[in-house]
Amino acid sequence: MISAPLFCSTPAFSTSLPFSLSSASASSRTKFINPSVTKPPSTFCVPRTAAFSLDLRDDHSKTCTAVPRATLQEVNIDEDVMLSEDTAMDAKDIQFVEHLLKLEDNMERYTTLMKLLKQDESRFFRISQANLSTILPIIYTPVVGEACLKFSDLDIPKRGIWLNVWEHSGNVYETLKQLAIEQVDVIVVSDCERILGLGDLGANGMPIPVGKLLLYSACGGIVPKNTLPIVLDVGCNTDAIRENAKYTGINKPRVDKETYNKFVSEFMDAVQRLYGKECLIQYEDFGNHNAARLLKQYRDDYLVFNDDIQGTAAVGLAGILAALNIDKVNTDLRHHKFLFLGAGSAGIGIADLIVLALVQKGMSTEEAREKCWFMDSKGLIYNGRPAKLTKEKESYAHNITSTPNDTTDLKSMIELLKPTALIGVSTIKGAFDQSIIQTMCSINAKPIIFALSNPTSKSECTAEQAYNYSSGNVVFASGSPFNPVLLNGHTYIPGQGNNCFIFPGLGLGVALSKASVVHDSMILAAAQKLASLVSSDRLASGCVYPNIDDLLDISAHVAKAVWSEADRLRVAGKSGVDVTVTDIRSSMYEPGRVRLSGY
Ligand SMILES: O=C([O-])CC(=O)C(=O)O
Ligand SMILES: [Mg+2]
Repeated sequence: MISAPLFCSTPAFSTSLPFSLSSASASSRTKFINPSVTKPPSTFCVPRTAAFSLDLRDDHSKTCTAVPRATLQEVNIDEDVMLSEDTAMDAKDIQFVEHLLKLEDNMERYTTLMKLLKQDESRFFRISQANLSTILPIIYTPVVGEACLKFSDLDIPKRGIWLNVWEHSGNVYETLKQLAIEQVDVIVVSDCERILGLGDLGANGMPIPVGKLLLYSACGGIVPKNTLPIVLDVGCNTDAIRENAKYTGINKPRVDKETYNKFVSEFMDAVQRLYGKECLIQYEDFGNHNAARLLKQYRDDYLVFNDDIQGTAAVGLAGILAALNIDKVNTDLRHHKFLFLGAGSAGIGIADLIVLALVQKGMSTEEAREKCWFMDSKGLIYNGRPAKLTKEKESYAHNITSTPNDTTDLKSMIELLKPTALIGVSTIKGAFDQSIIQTMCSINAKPIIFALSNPTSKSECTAEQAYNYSSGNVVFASGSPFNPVLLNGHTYIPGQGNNCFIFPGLGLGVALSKASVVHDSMILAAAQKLASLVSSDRLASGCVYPNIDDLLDISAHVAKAVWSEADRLRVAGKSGVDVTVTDIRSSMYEPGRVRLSGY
């Protein structure tokens, strides 16, 4: 069956009102949930909140009720309105969080939060902003992955726009225009071919654009009603998803490349025509074969960036730069060698940004690239490898003196190359086992080991394994959250190298500066700023990222760095503006007291 676009309760339906000049920071407000540390035996994970225990084996299928088609309401925004409503949590909010944590599983928590969002948007954002480290793992990675897998059977208010190629091709502009959305600052769009590390989930991937945009508002200051989650339904090649009788999308396999390209191109033109050149378009979870290609095609003429390439790159590099400040790690980026397990767009994106950072330090591009090595499913990527290489991979194919027998064996490749850092972007659960971690430790005083694959079920190793196998002698970070680990009386805090440290602030910086393009050096500036925000206390606990609860402040810093770089590059529509981080912070959306950005 082919259905019209589902357009349900999008952010544009918001009734939240803007604004005040208050600059109360997230960190200065009530933090409802704190990690509780209990008595240590030898090694154990310190429990934080129940939200961290994702179990993808659960199957709590529910019957899906019919989804009512929402109508749009225009909301008049008075820029000068001051609201007396307090941004602090009230008793009802506290009760809500208590209730949330008592729920049985993560899908119930996700459902409960999505219902709250629909019923009372202000309360949703107030609670989210006051409890970021508790709420983010539910509305975003990792629980959002489970929500996508089970989306057909979830009883949640549907949110976002599905544009399908069969019905909307040729009239994307008219279809969107009918919705009469006045202002869109940020679109997150996905074709859902590679949802996190979970593969092709077709139209069920909507929780990803929805979740990313909730973070744009909860942590990046963008007014919710000015955000638009979109799924391009171009088919789905995962039969089990598509053949569910309650599948939201069209039960067809993915269309051919030509049809796909035409549809994406029509979409890009339609949103630029409707919402203007200043509307930021974030690509999310496109398949590897399309992600880099589309970014390259559109990035000069549209305000677009790919979070899985550029956001992941920035957050990965930020973690690496912060790691250089940890005891026993060589402080000079130029003396490091990186081995990536996985050569998809995320890994190549991180390497490209490392190269840019090294070039900024005076290295040639060639020299800098030689610091980065890759392994893909066919083994080590090197010059002369028989298996064909894409252009992106070719840049990282270096000479080796002798060809090892088995280049797919990670341990022997570590022994051969002697990397100082091992970066997991493979979605292979458990790929960094005891022998891998110990081999890294045997050749480094303190190796950097990042298991960046998402969600938790795809992580190359857990924090507990990393610290345990290395006796705590590792700088570890992961894409999905892990609890702190207590080992021999020392608490190690694993950094969550998650894109949420970058994209909300990057988007805010782009929006405020009215940048015309997202240049790689703006991404580099964001990464460098993020690295500089990690406190010495956190570094002493081995953590290379700041506290997620401080995300609003972090985003303000990142936005400022992005704006300054856009200005330097002369791509900022608003240039030479003397704006402080505090100004930016006070302009950010908070329910009850939001001021439209007026720089
Ligand atoms: O959502 C996240 O945490 C990171 C991300 O974009 C992905 O893995 O695709
Ligand atoms: Mg993604």
